[in-house]
Amino acid sequence: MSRLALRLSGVSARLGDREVLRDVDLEVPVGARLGVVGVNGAGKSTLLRVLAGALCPSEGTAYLADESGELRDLHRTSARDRARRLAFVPQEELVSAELLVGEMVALGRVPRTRPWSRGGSDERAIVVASLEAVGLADRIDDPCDQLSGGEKRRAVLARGLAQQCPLMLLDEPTNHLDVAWQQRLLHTVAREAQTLVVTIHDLDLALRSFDQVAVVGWPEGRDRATSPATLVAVGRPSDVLGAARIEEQFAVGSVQVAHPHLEQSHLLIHHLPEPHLREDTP
Ligand SMILES: Nc1ncnc2c1ncn2[C@@H]1O[C@H](COP(=O)(O)OP(=O)(O)OP(=O)(O)O)[C@@H](O)[C@H]1O
Repeated sequence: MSRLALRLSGVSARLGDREVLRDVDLEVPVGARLGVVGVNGAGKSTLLRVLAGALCPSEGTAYLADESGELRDLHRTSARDRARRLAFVPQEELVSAELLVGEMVALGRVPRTRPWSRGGSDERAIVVASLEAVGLADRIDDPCDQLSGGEKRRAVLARGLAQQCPLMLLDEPTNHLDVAWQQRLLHTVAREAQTLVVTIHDLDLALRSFDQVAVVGWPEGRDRATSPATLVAVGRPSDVLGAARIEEQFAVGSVQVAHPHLEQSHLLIHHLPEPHLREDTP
């Protein structure tokens, strides 16, 4: 059996007085590139926050592999140890206008450095390399508030890269990015992280960019307004993102087609009329 980087066992999660996720089991092997998809509000960010140790499960246990590969209760691991094992980049983050871009990215080094080693030439080289990976090395001395929305997103991701963790958890990293940077960024993090978990809305990118996809949603027939979501599928992207499941979870039509020149499949999405307006509805 392959070694695991993360495991969720019977996990439920609450936000305020609401149970958002129930009974989630998930195994993330070392080396996996896992994309997490689901409709707005399904609970993808909540799932990622549990995996990052930012939210305690209300039931069940989240496990994180330590350096020897042994799985340990994630929420009993110290914040510093967690930050050396995993880099978590949340969905939206206010970047302090007071900081220069290089200073903000250097915050990713805090779990790895002692106060007196900060600012050394090795540390600066890591910050520069992280900014180069996201195409922002020339902005290192600019104030953060002079970055555009997409550039801020890339700078925050550079901070995650600077953490140099074997595991990266990224919540919608492609938000605000142009089409070229969406592809480049996913390529970069897949290269840099040993194990990667990414939430993403673009199902076509999910099909092409990961070796596993997990769908957060509701089993067929479950009332979405009143019941917590769960993991409805995990597996190979082409299997998980079949037309029937996409229609069930996202209420759109879809078809996987082969690219005419490249050895890859793409997902074409189309609108479906509301069920009661369809001609085949009895
Ligand atoms: N503080 C809170 N108290 C109660 N419910 C909350 C709270 N914060 C978020 N929620 C609800 O929890 C559910 C899951 O939210 P979450 O952000 O995990 O979804 P998501 O799948 O990441 O959504 P999106 O695709 O829109 O980013 C949503 O229905 C949201 O309205």
